[in-house]
Formats: sequence, structure tokens, C-alpha cells
Amino acid sequence: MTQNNDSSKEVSSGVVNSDSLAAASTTNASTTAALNTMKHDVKFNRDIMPAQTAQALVLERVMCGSTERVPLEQAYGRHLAEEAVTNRPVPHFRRSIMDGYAVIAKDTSTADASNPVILQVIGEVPCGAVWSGELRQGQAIRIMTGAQLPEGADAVVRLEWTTTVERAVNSGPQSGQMIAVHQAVRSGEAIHGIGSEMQAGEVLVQKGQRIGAGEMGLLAMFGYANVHVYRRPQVAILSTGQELLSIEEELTPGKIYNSNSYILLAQLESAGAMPHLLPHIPDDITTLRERLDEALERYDLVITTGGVSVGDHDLLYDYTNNWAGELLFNKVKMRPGSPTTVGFRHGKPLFALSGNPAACYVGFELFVRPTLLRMQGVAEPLPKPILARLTEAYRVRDTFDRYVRAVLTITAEGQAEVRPTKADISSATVSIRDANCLFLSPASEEGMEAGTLVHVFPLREL
Ligand SMILES: Nc1nc2c(c(=O)[nH]1)N[C@H]1C(S)=C(S)[C@@H](COP(=O)(O)OP(=O)(O)OC[C@H]3O[C@@H](n4cnc5c(N)ncnc54)[C@H](O)[C@@H]3O)O[C@H]1N2
Ligand code: MOO
Ligand SMILES: [Mg+2]
Repeated sequence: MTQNNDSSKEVSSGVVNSDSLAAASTTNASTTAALNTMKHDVKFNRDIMPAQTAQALVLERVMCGSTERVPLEQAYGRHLAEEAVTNRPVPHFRRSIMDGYAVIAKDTSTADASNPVILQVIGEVPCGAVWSGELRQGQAIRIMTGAQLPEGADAVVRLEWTTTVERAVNSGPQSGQMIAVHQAVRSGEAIHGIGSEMQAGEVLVQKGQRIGAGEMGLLAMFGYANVHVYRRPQVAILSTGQELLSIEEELTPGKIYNSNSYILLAQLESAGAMPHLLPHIPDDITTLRERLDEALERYDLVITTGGVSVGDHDLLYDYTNNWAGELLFNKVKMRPGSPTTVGFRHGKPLFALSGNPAACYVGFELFVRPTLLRMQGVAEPLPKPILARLTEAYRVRDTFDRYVRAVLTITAEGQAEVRPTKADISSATVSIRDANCLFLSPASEEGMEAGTLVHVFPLREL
């Protein structure tokens, strides 16, 4: 059966082989009809699966990938492969949060604008320095934001609440100055106590957490010069279709540029993977087998685009029908991308996405991104929906659930609102540019009224 399928497709580069047509015309007509019916039955009658079931089926097979150590400056966007824990409190010394004078709060208790308290300045502590002595009653030490509070001091009076007093005393240049404090301060004023931000033993960054600006800062604060992260999954992109041209080529009649590969490249980058853009291939089963087998050997994950439907030149069905792999599904009860096909070969996932650009994009978000996140240690890689109101009726009837490319906005009153992008069809790349979310339109006879609350998935590529 598979052999028949293959030989019936030996039509390469868009030129129909007249020999094979002649051979077909000599075949018994009823036999040909029977063969065609069988072929159609197999290719068309695919088991259909709800999108959520399909997502779960993929994820239950995906495990965390391997890890490596990288310098912290290369760790942005990576996922930490170990839990980073504080080994000391933050701050680890009592820190001034104002430029001013370290004082004993009790000394200032009677101070106000008309009745200032005079204190003797015995020195200064800039940031990074430590005062060796102890502050005593009647004394102040000039201190800057971020500096360690001297022993004995329990408050900082900001500079604005003080004036210097021109009265020299004969005990050295620094210690001679006096200040007038015009406002009483309480113990703890303008000080960050030890551990006021974090306690020793607190988790800084969880295992699997993506390293963003805050995580970079925390890891640096604790001297993680190198960090243990998940390796970036190496992902091959293989677009199929004899209509495709490389973007450097001149556009010729009937052809289009291979744009899907570039959409996927961006999505892969944003998901932390390393994209490998393979040259696109024509709809030829031998070439497809060769390239795909090779890619599945070499890379951690492979994405193809095009050729997943039931057309004469759609060959992914034939490939997965006759391979050393396990097919999970090749029909999902969703749009766009109902013929999305996923399988595993020797533990490597193959995501055969639709050729229609927007269906390819949505297929990535629903199936590939969660897989890549799981490979990078994310325990719950599926996005949680938020609720938003439709600003307009969505009148598309469908027996399939639809993941609609849409624009989510927050009104001035704080309401989450969503509207579909103008071009809603699965061939429209412009809708990918315009969308910042997908909303779920469940299978329905009537569509949905304006004002309906829908589940919205903000696009994580953004
Ligand atoms: N008789 C039926 N026809 C179709 C069905 C169906 O159920 N019965 N399903 C439709 C649906 S839904 C989808 S989605 C598409 C899936 O198409 P394929 O995955 O087989 O993709 P192709 O046929 O190769 O191409 C579709 C479309 O996309 C363009 N394309 C392909 N590759 C690229 C690329 N790399 N860059 C830009 N554009 C690309 C291609 O030229 C076609 O226009 O099938 C429906 N048909
Ligand atoms: O499932 Mo398709 O992407 O609607 O044309
Ligand atoms: Mg097709």
C-alpha cells in the first residue's frame, strides 16, 4: 500500500511524467479506481484528536535535555539547570539608603526646625569602607548611600535635614566639624537592616527558570561567575515545497519565497533554541526521506513545514507511514493547522507543521514551544490562559476549535479586551505581524457575540 503511494507520487519538480500517465491508462480501470479509493481512505481517514490531548501526548514523551556551564555574561535567556540559593542575607551589612549622617537616634529626639540638636562629626564612611571605631553619644559620622553603618549608629539623618556649624574645635581636621540636626529621626531611619531584602537560604532562581535581567542581577550578587544551564536545543528547520525559492533568488512565475523558515527561526530564538536553517527541498519522497532521516540523526528536534495535508504532493503522511518512528497524530481538531503531524524517531521529536504560514506559526506555539521549554527544564510549559472580552462578534462557525490570531489590549479602565486580526485566514502572514495573542474560539454553530469572555494566550514570542 505504501509502495503504491510512493510510486504514484514520483512526479518531480512540477513536471508530470508522461510515461507514468501512459502506464496508468493501460491499467484495468476498475483496479485503478479501487487503488485510488484505498489510497484516499488511508490518507484522508486520519484519527482526529483535540488540541489539548495532542499537547499532553507530546509533552508526556519529552524530558529535560542535557546541561552545560556557561559564563554568566552568556546566560541571559537560558534556563538554569540547578536551584540557586542565597548563602547569606541581603544586605549582609546594615546599609545607609541616604547620603547624610549616621547618628544615634536618641540624640536627635528633641530636634526640630527651631531647636536643632548639635552633633560633632568625627569622620566619614564612603561606600565600600568600614568605620573601625564606635559612634558615641553626641557624635555623627558623614555617610553615603550604600555605605556600611558604623557600630553604635542606629539611624541616618539625610543631608537635607542638617546644616553645618562653623565652629572649629582643636581635635583634627575631620573631627572638628559640627552639624545642626533639624529633624528628629527614629531608630532604623534610612537604614536597610541585615536580611531586609532576602534571608540566607532563600531561593534566588529556581531550576528551569529562564534567566532574565532580575535573575542575572541576583546571580551576579552572589558571585555566580559561571552557571549551570540547559543546553540550547539544536533544531533543524526543513521547509518543503517545489514552489519555494530561497530569498536570494529571483522571483519567477508560480513560485514564492520560503518565508516559513524565517518565521520559525524567530520563534526558535525566542524559545531559547538554536535554529539550523536547512536548504528547503522539493516535494520528492526520496529527498524528503534522506534529509529528514539525516536531520533526525543530527539535531535534537526537527521541524518541517508544508506537505502535511492530503494533496498529491503532500508527502509527510507517506514519510511517517513508512519510517522507523512512532506517529503520535496527524490530524488535530483545531484550526489553523488541522493536519499538524507529530512523531518521535529514536527519541527525537519531528514536528511536521502546515505549509500555510499562520498555521505553521500557531502549530509552533501550541506544540513546539512547550516541548522546547520542557527540554530546558520548565516543569509547566503550557501557557495559562487569561480571560478577555471580545470587542466584536466572532461569527466563524466551525466544528473545530480555532486558535485565533488576535490583539489583546487593556483599556484605561483596566478591562482586558481582545479582537481578531483583520486577516484571519491561515495563509495570511500579516496576521502574525499584527497579533499579540491567540484566543480560543471553541467549536460552535453560531460563533460568539461581542462581549463574550474568551480564553486568551498572550504570545510568548513577544
Ligand atoms: N482537500 C483538502 N485540502 C486541504 C485540506 C484538507 O483537509 N483537504 N487542509 C487544508 C489545510 S487546513 C491546510 S493547513 C493546508 C496544509 O497544507 P500543507 O501542510 O500540505 O502545505 P502545502 O500544501 O505544502 O502548502 C500550503 C500553502 O502554504 C504555502 N507554503 C508552503 N511552504 C511555505 C513556506 N516555506 N513559506 C511560505 N509559504 C509556504 C504553499 O505555497 C501553499 O500556499 O492544506 C489545506 N488543504
Ligand atoms: O488547518 Mo488550515 O491552517 O486552516 O488552512
Ligand atoms: Mg498541501
